[in-house]
Amino acid sequence: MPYTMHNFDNGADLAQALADRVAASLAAAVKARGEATLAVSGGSTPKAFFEALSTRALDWGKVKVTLVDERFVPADNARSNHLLVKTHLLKAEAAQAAFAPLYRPEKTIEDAARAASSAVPGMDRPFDVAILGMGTDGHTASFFPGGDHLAAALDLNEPRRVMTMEAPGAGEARLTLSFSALHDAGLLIVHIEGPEKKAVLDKALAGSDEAEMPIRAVLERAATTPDIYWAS
Ligand SMILES: O=C1O[C@H](COP(=O)(O)O)[C@@H](O)[C@H](O)[C@H]1O
Repeated sequence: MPYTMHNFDNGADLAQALADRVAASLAAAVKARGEATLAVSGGSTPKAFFEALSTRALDWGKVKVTLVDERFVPADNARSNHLLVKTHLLKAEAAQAAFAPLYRPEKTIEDAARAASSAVPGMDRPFDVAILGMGTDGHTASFFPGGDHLAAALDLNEPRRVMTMEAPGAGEARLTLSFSALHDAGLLIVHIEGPEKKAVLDKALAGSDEAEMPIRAVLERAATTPDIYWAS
């Protein structure tokens, strides 16, 4: 199970180090290809990291940002990951970045997933940077235990890049990038904080049942070796 662990004493130090690392990867992509793509997670963990990244000087006008996953709610909903990114990342230096939401105001969530698939940048090639979180149930992105489309979402042969997911622990119906869209990112980060998440990570590393803990797909099968950033 190959991975690289980065441990920090606190979330503030982690946020600065991760912002430096991500900014360097984005800058390298802009230099090499003239543009860079970044897929970020939502939830409560990434706020300080988003704040730090938003201050990093780089050619943000050439950076395209999207979400790893989203609830099927509009951007003014307090639980929207779009709102989180807008509030904490797309400002300061990063205000110039282009943002492509996963949520689309379509009649059905399946229509929204199709619309997002064709509108989200970087879908035809690996993301330069993808940052995953992890829930205490072992979910990552919206790959939830018991999810109705979990097996397909974790299948590396799955052609859809954006999928729908409903699961008992997910609350709202979700839109999620598929594992096939995420696993080969140039830089693949798993960002977790606190002792509870560390215990969940240790449990995930000790087993192999992906249906029980979908994060195991990332830890075991991603083409890119994940870098795990953890603050105690
Ligand atoms: O539902 C979600 O949860 C995970 C973890 O969130 P956190 O609040 O425990 O940090 C997150 O990675 C994912 O993007 C989000 O939709």
